[in-house]
Amino acid sequence: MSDHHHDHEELSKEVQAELERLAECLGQLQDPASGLPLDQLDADIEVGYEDDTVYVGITLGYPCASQEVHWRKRVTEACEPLMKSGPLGGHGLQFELFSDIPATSSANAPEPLRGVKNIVAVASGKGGVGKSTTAVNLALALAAEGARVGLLDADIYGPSLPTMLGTEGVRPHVKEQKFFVPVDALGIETMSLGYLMTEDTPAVWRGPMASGALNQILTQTLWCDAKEELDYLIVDMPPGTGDIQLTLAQKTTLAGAVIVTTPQDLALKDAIKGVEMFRKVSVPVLGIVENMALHTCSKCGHSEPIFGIGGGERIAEEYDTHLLGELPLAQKIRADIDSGRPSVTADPEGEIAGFYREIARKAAAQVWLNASSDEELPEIEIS
Ligand SMILES: Nc1ncnc2c1ncn2[C@@H]1O[C@H](COP(=O)(O)OP(=O)(O)OP(=O)(O)O)[C@@H](O)[C@H]1O
Repeated sequence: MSDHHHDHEELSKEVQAELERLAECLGQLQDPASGLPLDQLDADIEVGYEDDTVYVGITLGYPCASQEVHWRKRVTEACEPLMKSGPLGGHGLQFELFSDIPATSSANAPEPLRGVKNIVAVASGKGGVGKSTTAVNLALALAAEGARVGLLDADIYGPSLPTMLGTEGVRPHVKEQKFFVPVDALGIETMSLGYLMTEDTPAVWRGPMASGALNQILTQTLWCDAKEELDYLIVDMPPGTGDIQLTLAQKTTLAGAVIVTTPQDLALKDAIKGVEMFRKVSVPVLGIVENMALHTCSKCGHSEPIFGIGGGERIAEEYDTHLLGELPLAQKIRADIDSGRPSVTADPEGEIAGFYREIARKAAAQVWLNASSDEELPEIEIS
């Protein structure tokens, strides 16, 4: 990355000073996923100069492949005043956006989880709010933004991942007679109890049995080999806030939790329970996703908030967390996921994929913020 590092001694003092001013301007650019300026983040800004060209590299701590064009435009605008005239006047500008995803520490994690940088739970207080649909699209969106992603279907009562990813009937390979090899689907590594169930498996598990089975597939799946780490493992949690959910949150080092809710009052109350449960076990709540927020009529295009307005935002504010995004109640979201090609894969450049990708970047930015605040706590200056 530091190809463009060059001998500063060879640069004139004027050029050097100008490059420093340029870096300062860039530090004030706001990162859209976290809402913070770059100089308040653990972002890397590199500015170099060679052969009449200014090189700018920005490194963010979340996957952001689709954002390079957008950042290039903003970087160009920010640099423009300094490159119109003066020592850099009329020179060229080259820009690159990088991402370097940090790991949330998990030194005492079971062996196969050690190469997983961040485990993120997707939870809901109540069933049927679209938690699995969100988890699957979120995992695919993180991958589309450039991350290596795994997805664990921990919904033991009704594992729906195989249907949603078109992997029904697939059986994972077993390695060394003790590890499951995750199933590669649509570019992500996946594991589900659905892959292991047979017709004889009881449809309703008893509590202890269910959490035992869950713990087993979590810790006995070979999430990554020695060479390549997983940036994120998304866990589609069982609905509710009972014992299983709590056990899972306590047994693993979760980087954070995303809470899915619908705007209905009841679902919102349950979402609050979810937020509180994670807080109790010191798992950071990355934010709330409001699903089925608006209904768009497929005939006339008119949008209506059939379940009410602004609930997710209200909860986010009240509970000091973020509203990561809102998804419309859309026939296409259901049809895509039912056919085994979720919207992020079925129509990667479409509006719905765009919503999920933005949610993914925002959630990942929160993971980054938490990871860097852990590291640098003593260095924080309060002024
Ligand atoms: N935004 C949406 N628009 C339209 N349909 C949706 C949307 N989100 C989810 N659905 C549909 O709603 C149904 C329930 O979704 P899903 O299975 O993701 O919910 P869940 O909360 O995981 O449920 P469970 O509690 O059973 O695990 C599915 O048929 C899904 O396709």
